[in-house]
This record gives sequence, C-alpha cells and structure tokens, in this order.
Amino acid sequence: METYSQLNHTFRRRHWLNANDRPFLTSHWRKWLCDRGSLTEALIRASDNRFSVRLIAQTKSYPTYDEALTLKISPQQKVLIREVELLGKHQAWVYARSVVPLSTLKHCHQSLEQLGNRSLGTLLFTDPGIRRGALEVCQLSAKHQNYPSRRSIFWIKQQPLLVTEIFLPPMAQISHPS
Ligand SMILES: C=C(O[C@@H]1C=C(C(=O)O)C=C[C@H]1O)C(=O)O
Repeated sequence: METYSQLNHTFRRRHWLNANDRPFLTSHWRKWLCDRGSLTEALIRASDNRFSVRLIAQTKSYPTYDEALTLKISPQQKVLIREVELLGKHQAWVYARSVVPLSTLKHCHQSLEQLGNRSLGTLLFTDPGIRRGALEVCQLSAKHQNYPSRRSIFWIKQQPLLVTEIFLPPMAQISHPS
C-alpha cells in the first residue's frame, strides 16, 4: 500500500467534488462514498462482524497545505494526525487519515489520543453534539491504481476535525450493507 503521503501528492484541492453535486459515481461507489452514517458500522456489517482497526501512526505534526486550506488553519499550526487501516476479515479495506487541530483536541471528551485500535467512529457517532459537514469525493490515483476517496469535516463544539478515507482495491468487490 502506498502511504497516504505518497498518494497525497497526486491530488490537489480542485480534485475534491462535493457529493451533493452528484459527481459521476457508479451505484456501488455512491453507496460507499456518499453514506453519511458511520463507515465503521457499515464495515462491521459488510464484514459479518469481522472488523478491526489497525493504528498505523499517530503523531503531532503539521497538516498538508490542502488539509490546512480545508480546515482553514495555518500550515504551520500543529495538529494531531491519526492514520489507520480499517480491516474487514483481516484484509485492509480502507485507509483513513484524521487531522485534528490541537484546539479541537481539547474538546474531545474521551481523549482521542487514547483511542488506539478502537474506531474514531465510536467517538464521533455517539455524541449527538458532533455534526458532520459536507462529504467531498475524489478519485485519487497513484502508480496506475485508482483509489475512490472521500473526506468530510466533523464539528466538535464548532471546532473542526478532518477525516479522509481512501477505499482500497478490495472494496470494489464489497457490497455496501444498505
Ligand atoms: C469517522 C469514522 O471513523 C472511522 C475510523 C477512523 C479511525 O479509527 O481513525 C477514521 C475514519 C473512519 O473511517 C466512521 O466510522 O465513520
């Protein structure tokens, strides 16, 4: 698997399309990329409960320029970066990167920093005060492989947290449980 940073250079802001603008997507990918519910819940059902999270890296670092633009913060502002793989039946299905400004971090009741291999979704979808912004989609490509991707901002007490999800090749064969 290419690392996120290796993939990240292949797309720029203009590649992200608002899902409400109905960019061309097959029915299969529309179900996965435009579902506003918890991806964790959908993957648990699609994998017959054989779901797990593999924490790849969690660091305090800096956002990419595009992430800073999307979060409306300075690229010099430190953020918590969490990178995971979401696995179904012991196979990597999604690569996810969450970028959390430190000003947002302090509003996370159960500290996001201690999540480990528990899903971020369990934190974001259990607190009714957390709101999800618009979904954006793009086709991220690297080394002749296409990666359907999506991202959205979650608002925690009006503070932003950016989640980007890259759907890995096996997901082309996994039906959405809806
Ligand atoms: C936002 C969700 O959390 C998922 C889990 C993540 C994690 O554990 O880091 C990151 C992104 C999501 O794919 C969700 O389940 O929808």
